[in-house]
Amino acid sequence: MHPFEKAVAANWPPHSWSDCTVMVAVSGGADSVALLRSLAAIRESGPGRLIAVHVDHNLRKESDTDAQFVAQLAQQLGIEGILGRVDFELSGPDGIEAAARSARYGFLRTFAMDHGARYVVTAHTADDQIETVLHRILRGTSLAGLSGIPRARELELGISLLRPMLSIRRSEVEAYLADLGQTFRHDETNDESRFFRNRLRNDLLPLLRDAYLPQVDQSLLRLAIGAAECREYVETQASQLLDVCLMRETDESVTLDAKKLGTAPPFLAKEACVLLWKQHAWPRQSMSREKWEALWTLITGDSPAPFELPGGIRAEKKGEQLTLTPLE
Ligand SMILES: Nc1ncnc2c1ncn2[C@@H]1O[C@H](COP(=O)(O)OP(=O)(O)OP(=O)(O)O)[C@@H](O)[C@H]1O
Repeated sequence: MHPFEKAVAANWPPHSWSDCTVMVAVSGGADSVALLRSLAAIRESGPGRLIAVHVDHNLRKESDTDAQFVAQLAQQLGIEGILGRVDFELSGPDGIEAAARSARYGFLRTFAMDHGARYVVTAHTADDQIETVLHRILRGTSLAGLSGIPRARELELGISLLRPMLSIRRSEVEAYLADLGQTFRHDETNDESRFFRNRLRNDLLPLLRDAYLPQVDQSLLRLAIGAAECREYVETQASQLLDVCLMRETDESVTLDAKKLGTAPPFLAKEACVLLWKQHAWPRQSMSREKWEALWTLITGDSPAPFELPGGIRAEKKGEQLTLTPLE
């Protein structure tokens, strides 16, 4: 077994998924091609299936070729391939990248349910983790943001989203594909310096490593792990607080006990609100610090006026009751 496959197998032992349907999200880029190849190599015989899923976002002129590449690769490996195509104009309050991501996870969720998949796996690497954490630090973030990309999360009841390559470096991916002689698709927008994320990957991180902080990658990875541990604890506490404060929850609105929420430690109260936003899939990216502060003032203030939050969420306080109503 190739050392790369050994590393993937150590992160996600094949016997634990040999009788499950596993959907592999394959963009056609190096990372996800390596993930598909390694899972195909290490899978154990059993009733389980591997399915390669590609989502064509229709954003790049090479989109069709990417889809064909993934379909061919799946065929060569004797793996079923599925294509999801975004036929609509991608847009949203959080930008086109976020809209594409949300459409992608929408397809993955639907396909996973349709095919009875137990796992959906993506090819995020340690380098994605390092870039994500640094990007968030520079842009401004929370404890949850500092913990970076989670290794696992529930996509839907009974369907887990896993990242078995999160501890593996991109250089290991490249070496593996070179050893296999396996080609992959190159996303040219990754090289363009106009996107801050790309400048961080291509300019800032190399500068930090070479000139000042050779250990920057390990420091950021350790920070993510430590923050994830703290976050787990805080989320449990926040979830308990939300349960205690929840007065009414219908399809139309959510009412919370503003007094209980307002007398909890502010940090925890805010985490409880974030959790509520997550549970209702209300847009969080456009909830800036000022918006959270405004919500906090409404929760703790004496006679604040109702107002609208991003995503058309009306926040109104009557007496000790805070009611959040999505208007759309
Ligand atoms: N078009 C696609 N079709 C299927 N899977 C994809 C596609 N694009 C990305 N993925 C999956 O998502 C992983 C991460 O890709 P990328 O880093 O480009 O996305 P991201 O938007 O930054 O991540 P995330 O979706 O978690 O926020 C890839 O390794 C791959 O597994």
